[in-house]
Amino acid sequence: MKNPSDILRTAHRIVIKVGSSLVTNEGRGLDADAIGEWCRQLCALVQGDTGLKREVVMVSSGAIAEGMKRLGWPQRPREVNELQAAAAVGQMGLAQMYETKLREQGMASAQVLLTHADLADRERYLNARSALLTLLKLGVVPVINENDTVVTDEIKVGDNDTLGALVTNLIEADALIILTDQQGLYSADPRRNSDARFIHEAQAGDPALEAMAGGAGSAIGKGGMITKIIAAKRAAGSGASTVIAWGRESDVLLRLARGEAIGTLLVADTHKHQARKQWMMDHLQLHGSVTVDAGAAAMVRESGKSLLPIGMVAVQGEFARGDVIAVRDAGGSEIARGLANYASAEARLLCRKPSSEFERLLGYAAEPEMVHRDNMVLSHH
Ligand SMILES: Nc1ncnc2c1ncn2[C@@H]1O[C@H](COP(=O)(O)OP(=O)(O)O)[C@@H](O)[C@H]1O
Ligand SMILES: N[C@@H](CCC(=O)OP(=O)(O)O)C(=O)O
Repeated sequence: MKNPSDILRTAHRIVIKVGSSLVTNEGRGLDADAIGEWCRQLCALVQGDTGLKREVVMVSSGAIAEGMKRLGWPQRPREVNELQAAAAVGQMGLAQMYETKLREQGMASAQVLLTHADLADRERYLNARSALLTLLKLGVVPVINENDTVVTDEIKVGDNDTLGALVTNLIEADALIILTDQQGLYSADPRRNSDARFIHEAQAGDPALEAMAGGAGSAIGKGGMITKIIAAKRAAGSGASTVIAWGRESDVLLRLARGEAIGTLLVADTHKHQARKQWMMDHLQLHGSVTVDAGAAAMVRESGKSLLPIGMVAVQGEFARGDVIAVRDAGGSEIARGLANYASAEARLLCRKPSSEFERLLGYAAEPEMVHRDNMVLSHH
């Protein structure tokens, strides 16, 4: 395991996420100075001023908050179409500001707006990945946000802490830096508990952290600390450690990259999922699932076996061959997820059946497994 101070010092590829309240000065309007500061530091990181040349991706919130300001709306709208409109208006300003500030540093930037659907479909996921990696190779800084204008609540990633983690996994970054309006994680929300203790370092995914984290601190922010903690756990799946730090700390990015211990470091353990398995873990919504009996659950969970239809007792939802589905035990808990070899309608026919009957039931001879082991990843709780 790496020495904690080496994690950021040696990180080649870094995703930096900045929250709405920082970007828009608590909703007062785009903070040109703050954005300029991050862009200056980011340029130094790319140029190698901190010891090695880094590849940097920005994930920036603020479209809705800035859109509200530009439209003269004092309250965050509740209607989806109004949120979509605000995001469309605000995103123009956001992109323009990053473009201007990065150009002042002599750097090219690119706007990339992603949706959950882009990341859930394997082909679109790989497309997004190759586009981002190409931009990095060209020395361009991608500035990413969720494409809030074309999504509704049901099909959203929803917050940019999560999006930052998904992007970290997508491009297999070494570290995720989440800049926010607090110094880092405290043992309780410091806005509500004046005696909250600062957490300097912890293991990403430690369940104790989730109990410490509360919701958003202001009406501007979306996720609060809990989404940051879960983001760190997600990013750890691809081996990336996360730092949560105060965005207005002077030279925050440069100091972190030099190995200074500022903010809260959430260390990823050494175990790294294979990229395709991480993609499955990162599906926020699934089309369906299969419920299995205790024998099949044990085979999948403990014996490292594929899931065979004979162990399936029920099929939920509608899915196609190749979709990512969950495997659930009799109590409904997800024990694994993986790629379905059969669409839901066929899977329903195959429940409790041995493979010798598949040809008769389906009209063709097909795979003996419902989910092959190579296409499966165990879910951890
Ligand atoms: N344990 C905690 N430690 C630090 N901040 C916390 C904690 N629990 C809740 N918070 C709140 O989370 C807020 C940051 O999240 P959020 O408002 O969503 O900001 P951002 O826009 O940067 O994502 C802080 O201002 C703080 O009030
Ligand atoms: N995509 C949204 C950001 C939502 C969000 O997660 O905000 P935050 O919690 O401030 O990072 C926007 O640009 O307004």
